[in-house]
Amino acid sequence: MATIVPTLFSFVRDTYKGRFDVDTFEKEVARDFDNQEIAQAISKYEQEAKNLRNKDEIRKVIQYIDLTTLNGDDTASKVVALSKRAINPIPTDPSIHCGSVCVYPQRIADVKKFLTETKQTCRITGVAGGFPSGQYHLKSKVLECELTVADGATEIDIVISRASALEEDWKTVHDEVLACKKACGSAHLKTILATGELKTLSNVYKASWASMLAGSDFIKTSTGKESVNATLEVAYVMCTAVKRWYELTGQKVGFKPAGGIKTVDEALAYVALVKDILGEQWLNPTLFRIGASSLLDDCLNAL
Ligand SMILES: O=C[C@H](O)COP(=O)(O)O
Repeated sequence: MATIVPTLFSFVRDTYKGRFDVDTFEKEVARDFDNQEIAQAISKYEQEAKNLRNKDEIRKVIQYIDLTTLNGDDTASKVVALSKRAINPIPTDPSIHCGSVCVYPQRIADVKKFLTETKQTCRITGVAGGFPSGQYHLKSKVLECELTVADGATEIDIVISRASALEEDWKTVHDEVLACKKACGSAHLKTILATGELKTLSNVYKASWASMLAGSDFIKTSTGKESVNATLEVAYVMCTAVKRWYELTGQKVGFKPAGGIKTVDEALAYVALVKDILGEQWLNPTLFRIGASSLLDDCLNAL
């Protein structure tokens, strides 16, 4: 049983008093995780993924995908081709769409122009706020969110400051997310924890809370650029935070595992995990996405 050190969330007492029970919150962020319990749950989810493997579930997986390209050589034609694929991922079934198309800020206008000209709709995700390192001035993170929304992004994926998280400066983590949330206006905010760089499950749990306190619509595991990206272990911890946040506040925050998810079996294990911890009500693209650049290919091969 890992012991988690007392938290540095004292800012919550002043800022959030009256919105929820702060004493319950403080106990919650200092909770323990039992590594053996998590390992047992994960093997159950991997087993359940095999039972879920059927065409209906694979079609659902396709609808959770934020179909992503995040490369230095992305061009207008490449993101337009990706958008076409996100709108109609299964050529024989026009009723199925991916969750969104996800691109760098400079490519948002290309996607928007294509959708406007062809009178089609698709959620547009822009990574912003100093993606992927987060090592930028807050002013530039905020401006990047504003510009990306102005270009047409309907959803913004930002990253937390791992430096602040590792220094246990949860107020800075929270305040930066809050500033980006304001900059996003009506666009949905997904906050990436970059869990592969947070070193402990305790930090993953606290980063989840700091991000949800600041108004994130989703919490997301990884940028896809860390050396360790989405894992079922961090998904377990993050979904536990989402569940407890819902119990404490009545607000539903979405969950997005991302980075390195390439196969149907991997994706279905996350589906099984979300179903177990958060329930069926989370299994729709409003509350569950999978960020992936190559998962769609394996889904199509399995249909
Ligand atoms: O948010 C999405 C990730 O960047 C995609 O990562 P991936 O290329 O490993 O699938």
